[in-house]
Amino acid sequence: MTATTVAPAARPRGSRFGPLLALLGPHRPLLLIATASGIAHHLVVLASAGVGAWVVSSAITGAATGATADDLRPGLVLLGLLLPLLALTPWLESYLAHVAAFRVLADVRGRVYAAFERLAPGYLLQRRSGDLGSTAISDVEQLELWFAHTLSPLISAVTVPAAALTALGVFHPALAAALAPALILLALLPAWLRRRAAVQGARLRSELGELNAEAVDTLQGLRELLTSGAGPRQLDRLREQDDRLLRARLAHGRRSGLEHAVTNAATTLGLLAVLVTAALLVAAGGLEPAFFPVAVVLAAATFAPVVAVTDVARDINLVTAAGDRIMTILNAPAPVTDQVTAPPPGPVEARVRFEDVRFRYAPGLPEALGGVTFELAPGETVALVGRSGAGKSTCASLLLRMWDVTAGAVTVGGHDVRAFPQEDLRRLITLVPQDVHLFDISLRDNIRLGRPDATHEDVEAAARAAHAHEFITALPDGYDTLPGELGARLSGGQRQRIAIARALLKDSPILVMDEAVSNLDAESEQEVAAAMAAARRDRTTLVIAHRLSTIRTADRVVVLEDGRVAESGTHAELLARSGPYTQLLATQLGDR
Ligand SMILES: Nc1ncnc2c1ncn2[C@@H]1O[C@H](COP(=O)(O)OP(=O)(O)OP(=O)(O)O)[C@@H](O)[C@H]1O
Repeated sequence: MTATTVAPAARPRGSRFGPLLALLGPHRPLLLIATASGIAHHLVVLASAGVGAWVVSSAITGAATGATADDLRPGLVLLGLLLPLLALTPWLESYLAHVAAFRVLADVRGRVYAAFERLAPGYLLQRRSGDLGSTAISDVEQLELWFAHTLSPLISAVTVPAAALTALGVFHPALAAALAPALILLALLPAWLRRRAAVQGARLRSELGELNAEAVDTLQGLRELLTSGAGPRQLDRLREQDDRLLRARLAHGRRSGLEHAVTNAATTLGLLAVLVTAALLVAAGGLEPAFFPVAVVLAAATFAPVVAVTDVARDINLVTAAGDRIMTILNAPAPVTDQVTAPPPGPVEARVRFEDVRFRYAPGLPEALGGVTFELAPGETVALVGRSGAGKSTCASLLLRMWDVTAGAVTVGGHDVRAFPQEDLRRLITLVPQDVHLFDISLRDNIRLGRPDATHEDVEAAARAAHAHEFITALPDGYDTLPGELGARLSGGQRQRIAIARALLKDSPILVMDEAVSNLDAESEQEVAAAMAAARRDRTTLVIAHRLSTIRTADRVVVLEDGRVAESGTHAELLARSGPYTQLLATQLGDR
């Protein structure tokens, strides 16, 4: 199906930073200490600049005012005390903010992965995997800017100017009044550009996600691109996406440049205003000459945290956009949720029943299943057959509870599948999918995916039963072989046998097998068939069958047509009826 990119959810007004702060969780105290260190650092800078300026100007004007070395001593001692703090406070701020940020990042990434599992597959099917990967990695990484470089400076940028304004006001209220307009302009600037910045940030992050999705698509489809000659066209698509990203970046850069220019102008004008006011006050006798440099230094130090924060705040739109994309995933409702906390008591019989099951994938879409009823007795193998789109995979997904039925019920051992916590249900049922995914971990670990505590002997026994042991031991690294991304180093038949070994090792009483449609060579087909036969033994098995050999060996065949059961019975019974099954055999299955 076509994957679409889901636009970030609209952010309610006023909640710009709320969701980001909520991500802090238990790391809040650490960041609070970092912030306190940051504020302390700026106050120490202010104090040492002020005291330093006072000492220097007192020394220069000493001859005129009669100040002695003794008069300067307290200032020098204070400077000596402030010096270690000047080094310690910024180090503490940076170190603690980074520790907190990286811990938050790891937590958030964990929550995003957990959300992927919770949302699979109903929600995730609508999204491109490259775009989702982009959220899990680079959107989360973007948050570092907020937690390590913005939050603490932002608070300093509010508290420090307030302290400096108060100090200037103590020297003379006119000094504070001269500085205030520039500070107000700097404070309002991000708010003025906020809407534009938010749109740009969302666009930039989403274009980046799309580029990632295109790149992953290209890499995964390289073989198809090469053999179909569509490589240059895909390259054009990549370039077009790159251009879109470039345009988004340029728009971001223009706005960010404007903010930078206004910040510089406001800082310079603010300083000039204090300089002129202080000079006029000294000339009029309203300010002692020794305090003139102190006032100017204080004004300059006031701007330092503001300029520091506006430097990072220019990119804050990227952080909030990344935060929105993360929140969209974290807050997305799961397609199925646990309705109970414990499974039904007692042993569960491996009997599966579809009872007048109706299902549509989304409101407004036609019914994929329109009242399906059939049963699998314990230990029985039922082959589900039908044309493409008849509803076979939908039946399997509903049994595995990847979605919930719209009406009717799927039961296991007489209990509705919703009467089991998902984890318990997944212990009872194992899926051997058509497209087997092998992780790039050793084949041994791939086989014991569903039972991580299995010994090597268990793994080997399962591999033998799945007719996989021989080809695995023929590989140079045997069970330690890394199969390569997407299992590319193994043939389709070999991958299927690994999946069957996985299922055998997990040893659940119910099996759902989606037989591969792709053509295997005769030898591989035989091996896979033998492995499937071993897996089905003593298990209730629903097999989405495409091969006549599989169908023939099933205990019963259920024929689906347009989301309904057209007929069911043994292969021989159905053949004798010359009904839909016979037609299907002639048109679809005859060549396999
Ligand atoms: N995720 C989905 N969202 C919307 N509709 C879907 C989705 N998956 C399947 N469908 C639709 O539901 C119907 C049944 O599809 P299903 O995949 O169950 O058929 P199938 O018999 O398994 O086909 P095939 O043999 O081609 O896999 C089809 O009309 C299909 O287009």
